Amino acid sequence: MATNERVRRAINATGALGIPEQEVKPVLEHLLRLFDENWELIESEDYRALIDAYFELKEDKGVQDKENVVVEHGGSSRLSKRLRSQEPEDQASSTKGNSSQILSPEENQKPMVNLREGVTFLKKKDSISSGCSNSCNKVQQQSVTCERKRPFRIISDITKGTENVKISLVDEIGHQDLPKFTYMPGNVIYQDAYVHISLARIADEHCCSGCSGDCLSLPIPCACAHETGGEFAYTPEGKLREEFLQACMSMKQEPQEHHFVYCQDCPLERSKNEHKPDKCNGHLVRKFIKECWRKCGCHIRCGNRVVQRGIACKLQVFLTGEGKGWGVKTLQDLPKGTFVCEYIGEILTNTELDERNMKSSGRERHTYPVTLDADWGSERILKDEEALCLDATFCGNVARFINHRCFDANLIDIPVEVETPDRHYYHLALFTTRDVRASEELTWDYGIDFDDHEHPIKAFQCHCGSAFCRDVKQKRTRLAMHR
Ligand SMILES: C[S@@+](CC[C@H](N)C(=O)[O-])C[C@H]1O[C@@H](n2cnc3c(N)ncnc32)[C@H](O)[C@@H]1O
Repeated sequence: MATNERVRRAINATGALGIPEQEVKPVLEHLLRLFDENWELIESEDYRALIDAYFELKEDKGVQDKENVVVEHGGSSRLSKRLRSQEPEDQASSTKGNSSQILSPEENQKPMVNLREGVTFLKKKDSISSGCSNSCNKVQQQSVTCERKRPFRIISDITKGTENVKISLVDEIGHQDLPKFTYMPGNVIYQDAYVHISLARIADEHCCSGCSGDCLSLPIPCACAHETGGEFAYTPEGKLREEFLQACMSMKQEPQEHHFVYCQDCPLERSKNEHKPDKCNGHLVRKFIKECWRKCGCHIRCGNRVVQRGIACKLQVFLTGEGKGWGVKTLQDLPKGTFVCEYIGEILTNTELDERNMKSSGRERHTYPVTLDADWGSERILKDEEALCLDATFCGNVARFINHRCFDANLIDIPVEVETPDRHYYHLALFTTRDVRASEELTWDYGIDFDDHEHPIKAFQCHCGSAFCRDVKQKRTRLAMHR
């Protein structure tokens, strides 16, 4: 393969982890010199040596910046000096500290990158080419700082190639076990859920079989825009239309009494107490997006097919270090109204979810169910197999890592019909509520009442940091009442 092509591939691979091209290039040049232009060493294990070297230097630079030490970039062997500063026992203990937390059997085999192992690997080569000194003091005299023992773990793609884009996971803090779950790009029925998807159910007025190409370019919107008041939910740029987004946001942030429906026999209450269920607390009736679907005549790239085409933006799972566990950040700027991802999980009936909850130890810190109740008001009584939820505890996608923020979250969840007009089951898509800058954490309002300990997402101590935090507000109110 030509060198230029190899450089481009290395930049693309590290770019998927959010590493800027201009920062990785000098590291790549340095490694090439160190490895006598042996590309195989650089390319092996998904560019592990390059990624490790980059983060080593970055971390090192952070420490040196703090200590006001000026170090040349590139040129002389700054990297190899630093590598020589590692004590053998340092490697051993760090490697041990990072050992074998699993995402899944496949993940454990390859994409896991362990910084310390990477250093060991580099050091072998370094010691052959330039001789090795283990003296920390000596290295300090050369203005190179001795390293803090800080693990740094990366999974280059938690989706295992199942999404259009790679989604990396990084842990710069190093005190959390890696998540154990199976990555799934689409919802899957667990067992009893009744999800009826059939072409026969899609009436002519529910699709646009006469269309071709892009429905958004039609002078008069087709039947698929009826659901959203005769106008498509999306703009030709693939973003949510401003008015539609605003309407969804105000319904969620400031719901009026008439936005709620009350079941005659609420499945949530029934599952809590079958014989004497409490009165329904109400469910917010939500606005739906209806995308073009299989019976429609348009192209897969039709502008009214956004959610069904899957994730298109660069995302990263990271350890928040703010008492929230893992979170998700964007690695690119996202304009307002951008589709980010769906909330994916196993489709469960509420009874199945209750059974799961009863079986669980109750000590799980994080919980992952979402009730699909956006249309529960349209029928008087829902059968058990029709009252559904998504549970991403064991199987899910990147959305299972998105944390909650009260009121002013930068994402909103919107129900989407993608393949059936039957609204017991729908897709839950997350869109940006404002322009979001690269590296911002993505959050959505789970809509939980922090005093409701029966809520499917177990109430937690909220660390969202919002000025409108409902948990903080409720605690203040309780405190005031006790005074
Ligand atoms: C859907 S998961 C989000 C991912 C989770 N942080 C993780 O590490 O897997 C929901 C759980 O994350 C935690 N969480 C989410 N938002 C939070 C917040 N604002 N403050 C504290 N914990 C939060 C809670 O434990 C909650 O049950």
